[in-house]
Amino acid sequence: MSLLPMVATGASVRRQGKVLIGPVDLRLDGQGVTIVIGPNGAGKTSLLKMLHGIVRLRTGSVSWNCPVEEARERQAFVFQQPVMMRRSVVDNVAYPLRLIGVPRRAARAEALEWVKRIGLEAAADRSANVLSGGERQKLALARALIRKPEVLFLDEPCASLDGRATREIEALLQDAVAAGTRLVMSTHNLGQALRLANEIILVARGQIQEHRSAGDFFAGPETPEGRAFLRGDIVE
Ligand SMILES: Nc1ncnc2c1ncn2[C@@H]1O[C@H](COP(=O)(O)OP(=O)(O)OP(=O)(O)O)[C@@H](O)[C@H]1O
Repeated sequence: MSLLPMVATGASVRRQGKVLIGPVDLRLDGQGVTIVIGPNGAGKTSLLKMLHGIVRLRTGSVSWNCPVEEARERQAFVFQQPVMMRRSVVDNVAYPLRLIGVPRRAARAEALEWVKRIGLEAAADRSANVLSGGERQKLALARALIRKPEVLFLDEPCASLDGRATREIEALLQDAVAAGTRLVMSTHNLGQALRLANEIILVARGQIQEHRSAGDFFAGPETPEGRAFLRGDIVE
């Protein structure tokens, strides 16, 4: 049974008396890439974490087409600043498989395939802590994809990466989409949104302001924030 649709109903997250995001009513279905845009502090990260189920809801619900514990197993999250474990590159990538009981040798063999795919073969047995920012992001992505998640959340995976690293990450993401993974990803990068998005969610002031197909959004955003983003202006 498919993990989707995901339905959020009146879902909100609050911290220290402040609503970080919500109330959100949102349905996520189908295939492809949902890009979440919006200014700093708008609530993009909070939205992704809320949908993934790693922050406590103040109100409402987020439900999947299966029990919530199972839903958690079938999705993954790549953080803006991924944490590297004090292990080798290949062991970092193998870790999610070890967690579900895949024997060491088999997990390592599969992880090595991913390490090759992300171009880190020469660094496979080096400590993951010495990797560059772009290499860390690729490792984090491989570590998320190795269990073939049906839905993958990514929080600005290309922030502060150069063009080449961004292109490599986007190629991995496009392969994942072709293999059937549904992506929900935040970005500040207009070009990236144009290249990847099937639909756009615009967040501002802790609320979803627009949720439309990429075609409709890029043809004419309905909000001042959407228009500013499209002009390449600074959005506040
Ligand atoms: N644990 C917390 N306690 C209190 N406030 C928080 C907490 N986490 C986030 N916030 C605040 O909630 C707001 C939304 O934060 P969030 O990280 O979701 O925004 P964002 O759109 O992802 O921003 P950015 O583009 O800068 O990453 C911000 O004002 C942030 O300071």
